[in-house]
Amino acid sequence: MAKQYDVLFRLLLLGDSGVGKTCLLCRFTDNEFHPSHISTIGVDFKMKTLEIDGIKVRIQIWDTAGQERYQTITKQYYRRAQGIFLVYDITSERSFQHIMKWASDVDEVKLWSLNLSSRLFCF
Ligand SMILES: Nc1nc2c(ncn2[C@@H]2O[C@H](COP(=O)(O)OP(=O)(O)OP(=O)(O)O)[C@@H](O)[C@H]2O)c(=O)[nH]1
Repeated sequence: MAKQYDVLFRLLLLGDSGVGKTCLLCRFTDNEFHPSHISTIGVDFKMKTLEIDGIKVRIQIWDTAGQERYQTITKQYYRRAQGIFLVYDITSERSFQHIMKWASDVDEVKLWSLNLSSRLFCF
């Protein structure tokens, strides 16, 4: 069977609960908007394939739960992401202030991952 895409990008959505991560994703992949808020449990994902300059680009977007209790699960997805969107609600200053915390969580995991690979490289 022919490959359905040429390149794959794994992206991640992060931010407080209720800022609209799932809605952003539904709008991007299905052009839909659902006004009800059903909190994501752990992680979920959707895919979309775009053709850019004749190259089929598959975008896999992981939608994470903003609730603190799922952070052990969601942090496991940081390392494999090639790009991370930090999402906040423009009507919530608090969710904007929390962006710093989300960014430092990402740095922590990504730096640890870099340290680990440099150690493996040394061996
Ligand atoms: N007015 C307005 N409401 C929005 C917008 N985007 C999302 N919402 C509402 O915000 C609420 C939360 O949206 P979700 O996309 O479920 O939020 P989330 O960030 O995925 O939340 P968690 O899964 O709990 O992390 C829903 O009730 C949406 O209808 C927007 O652009 N405008």
